[in-house]
Amino acid sequence: MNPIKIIIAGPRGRMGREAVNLVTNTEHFELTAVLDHKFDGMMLSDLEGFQSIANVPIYTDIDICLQKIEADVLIDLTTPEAGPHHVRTALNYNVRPVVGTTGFSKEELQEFEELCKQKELGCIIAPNFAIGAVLMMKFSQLAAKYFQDVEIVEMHHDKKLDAPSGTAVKTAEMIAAVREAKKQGHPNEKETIQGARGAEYDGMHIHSVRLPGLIAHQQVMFGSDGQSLTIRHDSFNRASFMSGVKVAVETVMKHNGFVYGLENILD
Ligand SMILES: NC(=O)C1=CN([C@@H]2O[C@H](COP(=O)(O)OP(=O)(O)OC[C@H]3O[C@@H](n4cnc5c(N)ncnc54)[C@H](O)[C@@H]3O)[C@@H](O)[C@H]2O)C=CC1
Ligand SMILES: O=C(O)C1=N[C@H](C(=O)O)C[C@H](O)C1
Repeated sequence: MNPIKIIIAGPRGRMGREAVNLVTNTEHFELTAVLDHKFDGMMLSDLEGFQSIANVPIYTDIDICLQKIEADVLIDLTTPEAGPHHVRTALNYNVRPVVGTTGFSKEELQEFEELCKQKELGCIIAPNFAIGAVLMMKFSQLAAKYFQDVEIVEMHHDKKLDAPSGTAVKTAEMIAAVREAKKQGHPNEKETIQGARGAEYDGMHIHSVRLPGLIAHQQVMFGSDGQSLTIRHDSFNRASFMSGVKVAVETVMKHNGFVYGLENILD
């Protein structure tokens, strides 16, 4: 079997480093290039922490990279600014995106779904690759059938660019799909400090905590008369996301079409 040829965008990032590790240590994966916004023309092995990784060129221009380098899959772990351009360009070069980057707009997701259809290619966008987080979202969706009142509290490290987190947005979307719509809290409630009640999605509230020392955590709190239910997931390191990245790369090679959320490809 030929190895799956992979380009990683964002290799020096917290997630990118784990992904380089995953790809270079998986027998049926091959890292053919990386995309960065610096170090064009250098080799990955020239950079600190990557000395043992041979023959992987660095590109800063995705078009040039995809014209020169053979690839089946692009793993994107960058930023809400860079990610959409990478996904669009990869699909246009018939390369299948696996995307962990969060903060994409609804319009961008729709555009990629359409592009996948046109190109008959697979693309997997997963706001969270950790299996525990996927279960937390599924369990929350189940609970929301019975509890109408819910507050989502997501907690992340203070280097995170987007708020609310992609996981919190996906959780709210999954809950909204089954929950009878309800505007929560007191009908006359008034914020005396703006933002006190968090962001609102379909009547539920999302709160974003940012603190150094945290990695990625979320609790979904349900309440009804005389009882509450809290469903919580914690990622204590970024290796926790990598089994999901591996499954996504393997799956995107077999299935055409657009997938938003790892829950759609897990048995
Ligand atoms: N889906 C999931 O399970 C997870 C998703 N994430 C998401 O992944 C993304 C990356 O997260 P982190 O690694 O923590 O961030 P990071 O800030 O550590 O890494 C981002 C990397 O992207 C690079 N970059 C920026 N612009 C670029 C461009 N134009 N071309 C190529 N590289 C570029 C930066 O140099 C940096 O190394 C974020 O959107 C985050 O929300 C993070 C953890 C888990
Ligand atoms: O930026 C992060 O760190 C994370 N981002 C993803 C998100 O926005 O949900 C996944 C995980 O929470 C870590």
